[in-house]
Amino acid sequence: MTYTVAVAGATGYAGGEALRILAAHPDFEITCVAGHSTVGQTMAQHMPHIPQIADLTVVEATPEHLNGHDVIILALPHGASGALAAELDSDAVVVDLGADHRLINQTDWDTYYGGTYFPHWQYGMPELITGGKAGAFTYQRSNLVGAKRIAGPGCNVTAVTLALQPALAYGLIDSSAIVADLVVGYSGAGKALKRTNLLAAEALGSATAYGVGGTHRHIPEMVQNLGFAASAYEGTQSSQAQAMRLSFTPVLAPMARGILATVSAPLSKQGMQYSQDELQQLWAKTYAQEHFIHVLTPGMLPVTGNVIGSNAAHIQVVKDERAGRLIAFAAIDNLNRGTAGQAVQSLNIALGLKEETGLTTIGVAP
Ligand SMILES: NC(=O)C1=CN([C@@H]2O[C@H](COP(=O)(O)OP(=O)(O)OC[C@H]3O[C@@H](n4cnc5c(N)ncnc54)[C@H](OP(=O)(O)O)[C@@H]3O)[C@@H](O)[C@H]2O)C=CC1
Ligand SMILES: CC(=O)N[C@@H](CCC(=O)OP(=O)(O)O)C(=O)O
Repeated sequence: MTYTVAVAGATGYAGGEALRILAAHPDFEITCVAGHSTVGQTMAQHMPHIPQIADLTVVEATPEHLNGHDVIILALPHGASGALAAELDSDAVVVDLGADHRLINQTDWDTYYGGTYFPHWQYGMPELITGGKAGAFTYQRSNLVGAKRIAGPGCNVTAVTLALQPALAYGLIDSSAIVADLVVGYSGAGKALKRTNLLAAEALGSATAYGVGGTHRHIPEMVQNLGFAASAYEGTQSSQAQAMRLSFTPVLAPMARGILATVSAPLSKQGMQYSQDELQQLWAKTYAQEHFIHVLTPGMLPVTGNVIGSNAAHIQVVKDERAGRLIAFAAIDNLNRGTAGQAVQSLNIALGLKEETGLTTIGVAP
């Protein structure tokens, strides 16, 4: 069976990457592209790198246009998809790439986003550790089977979660002092110049931090995810989850795509007993069955260039013996693994397709 797909936000970066993946996917046919300011224009004008959809015309992102398709992908600014989603066919599989349905706790939404709170959907990160115990973790994957409503994770959140969650699941760190420093590419900000306010001449060859001082909207989502992993170690009343404090600083770097996450925390008493090799083996064991997650061989460090264009996450863990800290690294492509790739991975699971269909682990390097 071929599933018809409507993409709202088709002229944006996240929607564009979804279209690029879907155009090459054997089980999907792109039947509707929707936007806002570009209504009436053709995709040839917006996505010339996807000739398969050149003749499709952009329609307004309304329920009338989006309903009637088997799958609907919403790649709209946060706040724009919540109300729209409520009017979509209940039997369609809907994936929201924005933030409107990610947070379980309304107080977090009110604090970091504001505006109407919409109930959370199944979280679209199949490899998220949701509980269980060492050797028998449960993963979000099983909750996605048959799901009709899926919330795509934030891209920075994806990198931090995949890098660090084994540390929480095995009780190796002090969760009250996590520091996440991310180097991120410009496409994460979307196509609107006003989001970064920098002209190419100013951005090229220059790096700058943003969203500093505990203000970034991705913090509660990171804490939410890592709290689940902590419950695999201590149960749902996990003291690690309750004590969790995470300081996140993203740094914009002159690259189109890519995120390099460096996440560190003090080692717990238990964590200190692990050697570098043992830590490395633990991460490798945790992700051994995961097609898209590659714990690199000892001595190798993740490089964003190696994952661009792929749904892969490259991970490494390092013990800093002298400082008593664990440092976990992840490199992902923010648009692919961080957004559209894992959305298609989640869709594959929801529809009962092979999880890897239409996705690649092969990056573009150099
Ligand atoms: N970029 C990234 O790396 C990531 C993005 N996301 C999320 O994906 C979503 C889209 O982001 P991104 O692609 O970067 O953003 P862009 O600014 O690149 O694209 C926004 C898209 O939404 C459409 N749009 C804007 N306003 C409205 C509206 N009021 N009604 C209908 N359509 C509208 C635009 O249409 P038009 O051009 O016709 O005006 C355009 O297609 C956001 O929620 C973002 O947070 C999530 C993870 C990573
Ligand atoms: C460079 C840049 O601005 N990146 C964005 C990532 C956006 C993202 O992941 O999207 P959501 O808004 O859907 O969470 C940021 O840090 O906010």
